Amino acid sequence: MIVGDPTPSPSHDPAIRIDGLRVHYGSFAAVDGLSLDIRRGELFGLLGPNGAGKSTTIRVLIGQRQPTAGRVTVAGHDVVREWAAIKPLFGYVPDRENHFEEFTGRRNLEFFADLYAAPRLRVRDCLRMVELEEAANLPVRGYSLGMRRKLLLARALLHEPKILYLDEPTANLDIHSAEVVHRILRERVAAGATVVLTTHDMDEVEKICDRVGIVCKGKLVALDSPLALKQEHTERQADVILHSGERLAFDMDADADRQRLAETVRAGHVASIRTREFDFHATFLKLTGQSFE
Ligand SMILES: Nc1ncnc2c1ncn2[C@@H]1O[C@H](COP(=O)(O)OP(=O)(O)OP(=O)(O)O)[C@@H](O)[C@H]1O
Repeated sequence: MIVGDPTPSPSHDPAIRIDGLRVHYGSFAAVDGLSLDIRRGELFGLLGPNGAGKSTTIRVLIGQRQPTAGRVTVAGHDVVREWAAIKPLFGYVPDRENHFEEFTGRRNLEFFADLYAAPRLRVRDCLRMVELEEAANLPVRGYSLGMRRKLLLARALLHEPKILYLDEPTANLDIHSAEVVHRILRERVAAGATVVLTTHDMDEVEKICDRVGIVCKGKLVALDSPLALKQEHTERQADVILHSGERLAFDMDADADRQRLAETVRAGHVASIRTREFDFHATFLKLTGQSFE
């Protein structure tokens, strides 16, 4: 079942349109009929458990993998037939870093600035943006994990791409570094860019994403704003223990259950009541078929 509204609206002009995407590794379908539109100027989160197909979807968007079936367009261009038109439009932050270890941070960026034909001035701007100015002249081999990931982001921003893809950009980052990344992503979106990130972090999604697509086993299971998903799926439950020792659970969003609970209380059978709220974390686990308690 797909929750939310996955149907592309004909009236808007999406940055990215994924239509019936399948990607097979041998006979295994890592992405299994994924359809969704990502709007221009939104910060979109692809959320899902390990092996859901998030990175494989990104690989199609960055031209590393061809669709087995289905169609993907970026800014109206087909990723298979019109790749040359798409390539200059995006920046990509991989989940694994690949810096030149013996080069300084600055030299790493200069190398890529030349490759992208970006002005050298952008190197200084991007180093400043990710707060690496002070470490700019040190070799990357001495950088912390957070510094390395911020350098990856700086690299992806050099040519001021209209679209930014990030594969788990804040994995293993401390709070400050994660906040620097979040701030930069929101700034890019405010400047009109479209940002797509994959993550396992539901707090991150709630904090910065405009919309989220939850994927599981290569399929889309929900698509909406984090707030709408939360409101739609948050469950309130009352766990009741009767004097007899019997345990009952009442769904506090259902009229019939609330009435039954009131009657049980009035009849004097209730020894204790505990209320619980299943939040976005629980929603995610429920939608992806994982148990929660
Ligand atoms: N090169 C490959 N060859 C074979 N199977 C692969 C390959 N890459 C990925 N897979 C499989 O495809 C499925 C989806 O992988 P993918 O990396 O897209 O998931 P993911 O949602 O990004 O997971 P994670 O959160 O763990 O990074 C997994 O079952 C994975 O084992």
